[in-house]
Amino acid sequence: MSLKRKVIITSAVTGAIHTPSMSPHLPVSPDEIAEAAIGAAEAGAAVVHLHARDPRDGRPSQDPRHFEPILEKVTANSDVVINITTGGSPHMTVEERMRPVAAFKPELASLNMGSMNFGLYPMLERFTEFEHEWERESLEKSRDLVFKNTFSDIETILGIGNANGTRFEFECYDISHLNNLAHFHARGLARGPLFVQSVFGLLGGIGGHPEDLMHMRRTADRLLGSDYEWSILGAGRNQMPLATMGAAMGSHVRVGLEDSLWIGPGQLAESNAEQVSRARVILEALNLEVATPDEAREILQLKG
Ligand SMILES: C[C@H](N)CC(=O)CC(=O)O
Ligand SMILES: [Zn+2]
Repeated sequence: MSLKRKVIITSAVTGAIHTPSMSPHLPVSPDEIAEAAIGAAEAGAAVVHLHARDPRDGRPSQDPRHFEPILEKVTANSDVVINITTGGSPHMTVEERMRPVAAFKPELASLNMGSMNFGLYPMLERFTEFEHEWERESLEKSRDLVFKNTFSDIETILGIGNANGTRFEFECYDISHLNNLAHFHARGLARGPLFVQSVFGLLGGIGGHPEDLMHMRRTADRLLGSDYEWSILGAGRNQMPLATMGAAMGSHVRVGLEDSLWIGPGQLAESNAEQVSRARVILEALNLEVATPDEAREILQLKG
């Protein structure tokens, strides 16, 4: 019996924020997304967070037909825990965003704990060449973009999950989101242990400074007591520094090309597995142990 704490590594392999022209390593086709998820699992990820894309031009899609080939290939080749997005892309309606979770009843699904401005346009300073016009548009439109998840939207998504035995990765981009989570927890709609994914450094949410991380932790402890498993998601350059700080304080970690395209300053990550391996080196250097998918199922009390 190891004395080392088990840390769940989540790999978010493609997302809906980054677009194909930003990195040749961003998985786009169903096959690339499935291969990336399997590679991330082999490198040590216990959970893969999945979005799908339209194979014709790589734009984000919540169409269950675009998820099916991904899920088939991943489940045929790995026992990794599958976490399907309900966030989709901020440009989608709530109805659109809920379709794959209702269709596939996964063990785990993401759930954004509130509405927020979603500032992607600063990426236009870094990325100027796009193969598809929709890529530039999706960034420019984010000046006026609100990601909508009202209390009734959240209640609806919780209802779908609770009916299917799907548990949630509660995405908290700010302190108010922790308060919203505590509200649904108190009502028994969000059931513990709560898997809290605190998101740092995305314009519209909390920053990526260590003080922000400390503030999130203190507030989560005060509002949720011990009935939660804490995980850290640092966007962009915050990814590895905040994962390291969080892990040293008791958290799980999330990496992946959805959250950051980089492995170092100006150096694009060549795969999701590369980021998982980097996180693994950091965790093992901290005398922590990477959890297996089944250990993650136990820690998060998933339906398996
Ligand atoms: C910052 C991440 N894009 C959070 C996320 O993964 C949201 C979701 O898919 O529901
Ligand atoms: Zn996502």
